[in-house]
Amino acid sequence: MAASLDPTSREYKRARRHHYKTTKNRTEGFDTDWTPFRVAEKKYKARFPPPDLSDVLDLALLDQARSSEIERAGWKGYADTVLTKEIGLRDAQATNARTRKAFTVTGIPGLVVLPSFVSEGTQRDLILWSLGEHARHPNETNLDAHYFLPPSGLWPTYLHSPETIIQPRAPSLMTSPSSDTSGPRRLVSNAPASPATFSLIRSTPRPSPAPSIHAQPLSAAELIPRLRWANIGWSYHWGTKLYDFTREVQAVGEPFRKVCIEVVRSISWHDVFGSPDVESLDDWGDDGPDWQAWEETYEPDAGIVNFYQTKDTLMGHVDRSEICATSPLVSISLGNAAIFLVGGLTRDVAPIPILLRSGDIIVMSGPACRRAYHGVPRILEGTLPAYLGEGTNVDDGLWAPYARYMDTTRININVRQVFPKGFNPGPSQT
Ligand SMILES: O=C(O)CCC(=O)C(=O)O
Ligand SMILES: [Fe+2]
Repeated sequence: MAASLDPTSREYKRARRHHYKTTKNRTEGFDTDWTPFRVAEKKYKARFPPPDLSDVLDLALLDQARSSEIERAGWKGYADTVLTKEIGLRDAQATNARTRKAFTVTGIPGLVVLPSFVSEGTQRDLILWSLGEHARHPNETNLDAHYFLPPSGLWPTYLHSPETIIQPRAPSLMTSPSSDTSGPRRLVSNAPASPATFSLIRSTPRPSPAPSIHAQPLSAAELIPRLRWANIGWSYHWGTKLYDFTREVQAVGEPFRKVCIEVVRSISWHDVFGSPDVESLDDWGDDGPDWQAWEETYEPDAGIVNFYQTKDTLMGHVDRSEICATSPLVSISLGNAAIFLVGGLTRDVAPIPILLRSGDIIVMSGPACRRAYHGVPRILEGTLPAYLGEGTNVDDGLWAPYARYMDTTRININVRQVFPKGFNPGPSQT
């Protein structure tokens, strides 16, 4: 059982003390102007008491093969908190012994949940790739602005010689040991991208972020837990929440691309968007509903790998920097489980909490979901599946450092399509 769920554990008692200390001076009505989205975020973020998961959709419970993973984790929700519908899924990978399933959620048309879509072996491959191959030059990470990262990559350096000292970019002030180089991903409010605003977007200046003066020289081992994100494909400028089309686009790593294309081609989109009530959704954009063509036109070209330590959260936000406003966003969960909130087009819509476990995929698509508010208020500590932990039967010694890192980590690979297939952004003017 996760220590935070066990009232006799030190962690539980510490969370209780902290809770009493921080809430004793609250005035009545402190939460009256919170939006429904904010209320849900606060609920699942709470360290004490541990959040009640009775409203959390947990589709892994429908799969007998996952019962030991669920029991071991301790945290669980329910499979019937909201109405879901199983939809058709072509099993593109017939060699996969497990029967994959896909579900839509009534109330959020365009959301598809695919529990356990990624096999255990592919989960390991994606973790290896995310850390070893992807989170390094030329793909930008949150640490690049502040540190001279080794060109061979931080993770390979850590594996090879964990004591290597990594120097900060700015001369550091020996003030506090804390640093603002990791912490939450900063979220900026931006206008939705569209073909009409593209040239304006392209000419908006994107100042480079200033290196932190608080960054201290740290060993590779100390820096690894501060890795928070790595860009995929088009370079994303966090300060303006705009893609930087002046920078060369990187290829989407083949292991990510393969899973995304497989998932989009496997889903029976007719089951998602073909019913009369969903078909009448407007706001598909100038070309109207194009889901029938996704099998051919879907081509991921951007995204982000998020690395969450168990205390990290991701505030509610909308991903609207992509020109394609309805094409599928594929989101893969690896490692520790999380509570994912997904609501509507404003924060005033109460979100649906979904428990996402390792290997689960969600797809956000269409006008009601692709630009819906969503966030991750909680990583559920102690939920790493045994097959990703230390001493697994596939462990030939090489997996051990990955297992140790993953013990307190959730990785999310979040892949989007910025441009419609065939759209040529043309030569840059900036
Ligand atoms: O970690 C997740 O599940 C969601 C991440 C996300 O929403 C994002 O990267 O924009
Ligand atoms: Fe997002």
